[in-house]
Amino acid sequence: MDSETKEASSGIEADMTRIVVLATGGTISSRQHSEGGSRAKDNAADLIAALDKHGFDDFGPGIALEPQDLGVQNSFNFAFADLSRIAHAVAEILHREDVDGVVVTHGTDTMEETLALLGFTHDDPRPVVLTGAQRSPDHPDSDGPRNLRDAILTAASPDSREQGVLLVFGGEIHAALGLRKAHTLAPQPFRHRSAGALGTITGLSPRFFTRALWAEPLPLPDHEFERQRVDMVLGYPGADATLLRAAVDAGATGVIVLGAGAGNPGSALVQAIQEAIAQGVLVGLGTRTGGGPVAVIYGGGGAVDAVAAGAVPLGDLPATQARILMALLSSTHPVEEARELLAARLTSAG
Ligand SMILES: NC(=O)C[C@H](N)C(=O)O
Repeated sequence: MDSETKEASSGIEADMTRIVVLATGGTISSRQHSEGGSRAKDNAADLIAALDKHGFDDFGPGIALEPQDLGVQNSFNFAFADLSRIAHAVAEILHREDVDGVVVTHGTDTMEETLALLGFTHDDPRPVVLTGAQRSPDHPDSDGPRNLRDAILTAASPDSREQGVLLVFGGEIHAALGLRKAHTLAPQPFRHRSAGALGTITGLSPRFFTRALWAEPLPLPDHEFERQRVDMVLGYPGADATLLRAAVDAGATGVIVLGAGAGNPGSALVQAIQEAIAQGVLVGLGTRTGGGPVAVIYGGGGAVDAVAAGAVPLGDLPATQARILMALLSSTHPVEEARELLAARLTSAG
């Protein structure tokens, strides 16, 4: 958008960078509640005002912030409909040419799922940056204001363009896809299974030491996505077919089996995988370990037999994020095509 048009349309100085801050809740917005426990309360304007109070409004005069709110909830209550609402709200904001970037504040408990939905469907060179907090605003050492300041700096930086969806947390910049919350309380709780951060926030500017791989975007979720049921079944000594069969009986269109080690379900679960696939269910093969890729090494009830039965190994993608991809693909394709597209996308992700 040329500068005159931008100034006319948004009333801000032509050369200013406009960042929309979309608040959805989470610890960054939470306060102690009279009925017990910490609950999401603060809206986007409150979060922006707190920057000033904590001395984190030091991102310079050239950035104009626009607060928006999308309900204010703790993210452990989210369902597919909530994730879809966030994705559509971000897309709506990016329909505006006067916006240079979007920051979404979000609970960390299920942030990886929202990162996945936004990451798989983002179709714009402008940055979308998610952030949150591990300590609430009424904690003496809340990390929310610094994380929000860092996320705004990253969203406003030209270096963040064409890097898809990013997470900024604890001074680190991460690609959205491949992330999971790996620690309950750590100041930077997010980890990749095999990769590391894209960059850091040094002083007042993001410093990228590598670039995110940008996957071909999928269509935004529709109501069919919200109707998908994709369950997850853990492998463990003595695990049998009961829970996987129950998921299929409950109408699951997809199931992820989290095998032991590099993705070894055990013979009983391999049998259940065969049954589920015969019933038209898309099966992903993950691992219950905390790091490293799924590796198809062992027979006799291991990953080799699960893949031979038709399960798709999930590589480095965490099961919580693969679940979103499976629901997206199943909502727009018959199961055979969805399986091929899932395998192709996981292979291309390396
Ligand atoms: N740190 C957090 O944001 C956790 C919070 N329970 C949430 O809404 O996800």
